Amino acid sequence: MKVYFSTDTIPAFQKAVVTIGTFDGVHTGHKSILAQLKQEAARIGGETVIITFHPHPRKVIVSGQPGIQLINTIDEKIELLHKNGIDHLVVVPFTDEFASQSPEAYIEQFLVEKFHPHTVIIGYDHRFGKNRQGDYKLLEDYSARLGFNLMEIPAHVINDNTVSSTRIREAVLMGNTDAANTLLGYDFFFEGTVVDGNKLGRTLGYPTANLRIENEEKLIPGNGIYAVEVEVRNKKNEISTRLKGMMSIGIRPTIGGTDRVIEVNIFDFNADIYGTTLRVYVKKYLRPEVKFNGLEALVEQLAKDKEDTLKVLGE
Ligand SMILES: Cc1cc2nc3c(=O)[nH]c(=O)nc-3n(C[C@H](O)[C@H](O)[C@H](O)COP(=O)(O)O)c2cc1C
Ligand SMILES: Nc1ncnc2c1ncn2[C@@H]1O[C@H](COP(=O)(O)OP(=O)(O)O)[C@@H](O)[C@H]1O
Repeated sequence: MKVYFSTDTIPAFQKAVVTIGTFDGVHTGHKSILAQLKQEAARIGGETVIITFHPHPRKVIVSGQPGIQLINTIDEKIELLHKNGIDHLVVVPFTDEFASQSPEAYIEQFLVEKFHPHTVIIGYDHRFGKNRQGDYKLLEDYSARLGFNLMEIPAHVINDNTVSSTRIREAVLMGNTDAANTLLGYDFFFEGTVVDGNKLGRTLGYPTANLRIENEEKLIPGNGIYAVEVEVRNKKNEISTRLKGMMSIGIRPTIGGTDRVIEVNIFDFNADIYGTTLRVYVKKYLRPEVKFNGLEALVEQLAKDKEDTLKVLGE
């Protein structure tokens, strides 16, 4: 899959079969859109093209939700779409200027002039142009006039996808990992940089890599204790195999903490990994965070969490 970050750098596509969307999560529901795209491209001997926007349109449009958390960062989305066998991904910078063009300019100067689509595959609810005034009907009028095919994504697919994205976000936040991972079709993951903590973990026998999340838009699971798998990504961008571990997200009431921290104890592992990036695959929610009566009780529980994690992940 070739990725372009500007419409200025895209080549002349051969019979482009284009879809437009945010694809947050690249979840199982999105796959049916991608299947439709690939099927149509194969039928006419064309290339598959996805147009997506970054930052997320809801971040840019003032009346939107500036605090919205996304299932995927743009890099993750690229990685996931890559695995789905798409030919071209165009990440269009979603600026105020882009958002304020008229629906007619969007079709003529953006969609048609830049992409020369053979076919556009879109949902009935797709909106575009200033104040989201452009709709399917307008695209239909233009398609006849400007000579591209328009295909509708079945309404039930569009509706199911909206429901899925919302349910995935809720499930991740509620610690409902089974539901989230089933809807996603892969294990929910996030990345963080290993930073200094209180240096208490090692004295308890459970050193924990404390994670700082660099992307503030990224959705992070709700507080609780989880079975996880992690990849250590060093500064040379070498990636370890998936290691087993257990994660705590919370304020650590036992030691009188107040700030929310994300920390991972990796099993059968002993290395200084400060400054590296960990990718954490969230496998299973184990229990809520508890205020223990002292460190001894906490350590006892940590031993039990480790047992439970190994049961979940398979020893
Ligand atoms: C798997 C796991 C479960 C934990 N559960 C709790 C908990 O229920 N309550 C709590 O107060 N702290 C909990 N902690 C956090 C510990 O208090 C923390 O690891 C310890 O304070 C070490 O912190 P440090 O890495 O900053 O040195 C847990 C940590 C891990 C790794
Ligand atoms: N098995 C392990 N799991 C997690 N971190 C480990 C492990 N072994 C060594 N480390 C290192 O030790 C650090 C965690 O030790 P800890 O005493 O909890 O310190 P801190 O409070 O700074 O996190 C990690 O950041 C990592 O560099």
